[in-house]
Amino acid sequence: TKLASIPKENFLFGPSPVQYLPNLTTALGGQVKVYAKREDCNSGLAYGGNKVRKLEYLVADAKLKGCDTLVSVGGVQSNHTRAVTATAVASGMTAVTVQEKWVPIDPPLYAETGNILLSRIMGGDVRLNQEDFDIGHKAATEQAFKDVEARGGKPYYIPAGASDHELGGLGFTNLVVELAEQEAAQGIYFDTLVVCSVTGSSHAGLIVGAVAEGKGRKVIGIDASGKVEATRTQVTRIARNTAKLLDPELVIKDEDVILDDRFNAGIYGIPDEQTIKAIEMAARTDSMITDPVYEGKSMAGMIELIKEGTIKPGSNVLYIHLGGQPALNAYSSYFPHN
Ligand SMILES: Cc1ncc(COP(=O)(O)O)c(CNC2(C(=O)O)CC2)c1O
Repeated sequence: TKLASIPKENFLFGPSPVQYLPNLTTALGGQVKVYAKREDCNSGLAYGGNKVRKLEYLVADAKLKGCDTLVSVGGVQSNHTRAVTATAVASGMTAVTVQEKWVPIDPPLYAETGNILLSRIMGGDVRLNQEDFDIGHKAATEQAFKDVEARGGKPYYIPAGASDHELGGLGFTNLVVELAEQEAAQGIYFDTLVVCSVTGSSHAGLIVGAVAEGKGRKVIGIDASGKVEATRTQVTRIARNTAKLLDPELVIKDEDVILDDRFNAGIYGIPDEQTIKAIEMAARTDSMITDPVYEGKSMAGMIELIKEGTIKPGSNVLYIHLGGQPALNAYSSYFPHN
């Protein structure tokens, strides 16, 4: 397919694991078989995650354009900017990351631990500011881009989450191709995928992959942006752009974009009781660790979708685990203990 002809780096260990979760399956009644696609274990680059898979395409493009510095943006505890720094360093490039006040909280050591600590350890040029959350293009990255040019560097701009970029959806379209090969080898089929959605290109890529394979595979996005209509618009735009790039015949319908906003705790970056309970459930069944900003919210969504029967008995559901655990260290105060 056209996808195989698009330049891509090799940042992953290989296909990420498809893991059965027997204890969570039982805890949720045993009628739905629950598995996880472990993108949190997909790469040796600074704890991997969904952004490393996306960046395989963007870093290849940056290299083809002769760039030597990746410029991007995220919140203080952004997994994305950590992954940008990691893939830059591993590729012999440098990274400038603008880290903004996307989450209006200041728990102990919030800007000293977790993802931002990792970026600093990797030698990233980490620049904090007080701008607030938005999944779109942020002004401060323009200044960072100009600074790189001024020092004779060749910057490559990557938007939040590597999402609103022409290549942003390819990583997760490729994941569906990879998954189909794993399903064939294991003799199983996942009728439903559950994925966290914020800047939207993980979700969008899965939609394109599912529509392209034409088996009716359902992709359910769980919003964690707290701005669900902005995320829905961005997911839809990225999905249609990605489809057009790969196969102009491919049509993404509005109903292919399923985005559930019941589990975002009403705000990006802050967990609520439901989020914490979901994190504890996954951790106390199959020792699978999720985070309070992203995966804890999609885990809460999957649990409820199974409990309420939206994901029907007899289904095989695949939880797309996108990473995020390093940020837990900045959120320890949300897990009180005696
Ligand atoms: C662990 C984890 N899980 C899910 C998501 C949502 O993915 P999308 O941005 O592709 O919708 C992120 C994103 N994180 C952003 C970041 O800056 O880290 C882009 C928001 C994530 O890091």
